[in-house]
Amino acid sequence: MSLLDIKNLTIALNTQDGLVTAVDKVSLSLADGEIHALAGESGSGKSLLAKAIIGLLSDDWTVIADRMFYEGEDLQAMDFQQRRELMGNEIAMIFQDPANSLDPIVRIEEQLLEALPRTITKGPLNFFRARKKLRQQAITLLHQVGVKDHERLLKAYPHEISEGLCQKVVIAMAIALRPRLLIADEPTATMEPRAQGQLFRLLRKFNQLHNMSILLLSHDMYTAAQLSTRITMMYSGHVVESGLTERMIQFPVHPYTEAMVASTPSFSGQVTKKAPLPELRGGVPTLQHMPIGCRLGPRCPYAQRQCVELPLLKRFKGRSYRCHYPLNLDALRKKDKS
Ligand SMILES: Nc1ncnc2c1ncn2[C@@H]1O[C@H](COP(=O)(O)OP(=O)(O)OP(=O)(O)O)[C@@H](O)[C@H]1O
Repeated sequence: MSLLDIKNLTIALNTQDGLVTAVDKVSLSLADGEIHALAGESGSGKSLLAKAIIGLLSDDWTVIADRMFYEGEDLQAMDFQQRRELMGNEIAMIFQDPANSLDPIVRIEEQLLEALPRTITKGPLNFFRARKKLRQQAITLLHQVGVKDHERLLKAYPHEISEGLCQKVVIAMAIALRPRLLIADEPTATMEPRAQGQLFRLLRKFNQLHNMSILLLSHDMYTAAQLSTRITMMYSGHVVESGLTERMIQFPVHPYTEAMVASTPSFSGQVTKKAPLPELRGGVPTLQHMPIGCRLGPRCPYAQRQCVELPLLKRFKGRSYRCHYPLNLDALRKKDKS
């Protein structure tokens, strides 16, 4: 049984002119203990999908799915309180905007101590001893996420520290409760490269030691590939391809995945000095002006007349894709035989 099992999830914004669909019939399955990346350019619907999972979308949004299960429990049938409990006990989320995740008028120390599980102070401890123990645990967590000067940080208010430090605090708070599932929305966006590597090592460690599953949201294919074993690629509210990370980078089936891989220097090998990186022409369509048929159609170098019809999601050798003219199927077939 999958930890997370979503089938045909549609998220639409209620506007004066009717419903505007932002995420269209997206399916996603995450196995227990898996690190799964949700990749795609900004505006593809990754954050909306994550917020729908944790039940954080306001009434402005309509969320419909054929199936939306967490460990066999129907998320759509849960009331607000049950959803909150699930968030507190099982699922944690790191949001894109770290500073906004913290209370601006409370010192970091109080916020961090508040987030720690009370089981640490189980037993006959008086207030001061319990607090000392919690504080020590908070410092250990801060060191794990790469904070060196913990004393200064603990005394500070969120506005007195950098966005990168805010992000580290938010990550420490998220992993403090040892969630079964961590949803991380661009967790390294505000971090310097060395800190990114450190965070990924930490997340991998939590994944291996505590079987913490991770859903990583990233607009950057390289970041997604560094941590994940599977990638689901989104474009303009559709899933265009999903499969094992290594294979997908080696043999992308959807033209959008191919373009994302080609525009990432770390995958495409040698880059001639000052040569522009290959990229798709045009930009991501707005919600109000979605092309009919395949949403990549107007930007796709392989587009043909048939692309005005929406391609069905097909499966091949463990890969699912939505394209009339898939790439690399022969290479995948051969690879499977060898
Ligand atoms: N509150 C909102 N009101 C109107 N449109 C919204 C709102 N939130 C998201 N959208 C639109 O929904 C689409 C998907 O947004 P979403 O934030 O999920 O994308 P994303 O892939 O997470 O990109 P990013 O990383 O930039 O947030 C975008 O077109 C976005 O403009």
